[in-house]
Amino acid sequence: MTGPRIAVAGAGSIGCYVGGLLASAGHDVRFLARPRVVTACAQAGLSLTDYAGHAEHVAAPCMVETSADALTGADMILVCVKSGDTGAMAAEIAAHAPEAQVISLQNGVENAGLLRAALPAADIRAAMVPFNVVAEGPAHYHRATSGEILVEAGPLPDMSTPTLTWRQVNNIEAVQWGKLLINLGNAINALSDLPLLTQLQSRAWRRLMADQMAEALRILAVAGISPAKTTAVPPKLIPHILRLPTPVFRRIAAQMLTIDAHARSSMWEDLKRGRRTEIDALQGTIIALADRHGRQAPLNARMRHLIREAEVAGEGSPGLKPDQIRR
Ligand SMILES: NC(=O)C1=CN([C@@H]2O[C@H](COP(=O)(O)OP(=O)(O)OC[C@H]3O[C@@H](n4cnc5c(N)ncnc54)[C@H](OP(=O)(O)O)[C@@H]3O)[C@@H](O)[C@H]2O)C=CC1
Ligand SMILES: CC(C)(CO)C(=O)C(=O)O
Repeated sequence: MTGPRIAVAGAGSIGCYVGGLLASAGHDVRFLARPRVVTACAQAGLSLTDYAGHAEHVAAPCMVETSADALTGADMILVCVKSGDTGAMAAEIAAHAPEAQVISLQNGVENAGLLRAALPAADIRAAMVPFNVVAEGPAHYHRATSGEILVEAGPLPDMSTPTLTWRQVNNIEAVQWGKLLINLGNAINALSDLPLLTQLQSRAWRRLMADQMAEALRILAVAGISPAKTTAVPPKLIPHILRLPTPVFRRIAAQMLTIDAHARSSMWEDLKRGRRTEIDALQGTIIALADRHGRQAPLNARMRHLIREAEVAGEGSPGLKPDQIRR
């Protein structure tokens, strides 16, 4: 074992994948997970695959547990719960490892602030995970897109592994806003019931993504927020690229991202499993910002409405078409 003792707080898709790669690279990692994940790992270990054909197997089921004792004694905690569970997880960290370094691998722009408020003695860092991880089976996590983890700069051990790079940045808040713009597409993917790759091949879907992102970009501009690049192109160009004819879009997209046929947004997975989604941390943030500045964000509001309806119905993705969403 090398380096700090690491605990994954909320081992689902991101926690099992990122923590599993760290364990596989020789780090001392414990996972705090739900019983279904503990049972699956106890039976088969963790299986990790990616879009480039890499495969790893972590045969250490005893590191995965349901008790928050998994956090005790950790030097570093990777917070990997959905945004709605950050407050509860912060309380567990405060009770078990209040001085550990804490890295939030979550989407949204508010989680690091919530953790800071609950853990005043801790070194809290926001990080941005650009890639998609889907649960392919009970203990099988598949990374379906490319990208490296960006983490707020400061003293940090080397966390990079052969297939996953961690890079420190000085502008993490701007990066998180840039990622939030991309994550607005999570709802569209969740409502469509389509693999992301299939959806990106359709100009009608891309136009919807573009219109929603352009609406959010206008609100951010009014609020004086400059989102940073999280892909090869600046955020303000992305709507234009999305609106291009499909053959042109395909050529440009191939230089921005590698994506395989398994990719689906984490929000799609939430609907499928009947869980609460992160809609309030994503579209909700844009709508609240619009409100504060006396503006409207109707397409983001429509998306939030439809996702909330799907949450209440509890039947997974409603499988809507672009014109049904726009209506
Ligand atoms: N999946 C992806 O591709 C990406 C996700 N992200 C972000 O990463 C974060 C995590 O997402 P993801 O990994 O997909 O989410 P998951 O829902 O797959 O994983 C979170 C896990 O934490 C569990 N959990 C919550 N509270 C506790 C607790 N107190 N004790 C033990 N386990 C707990 C959840 O269980 P339960 O569901 O039963 O509550 C769930 O299994 C989110 O903010 C997401 O937006 C960022 C980039 C990509
Ligand atoms: C798919 C991806 C990488 C971007 O929307 C994501 O962040 C998610 O699924 O939550």
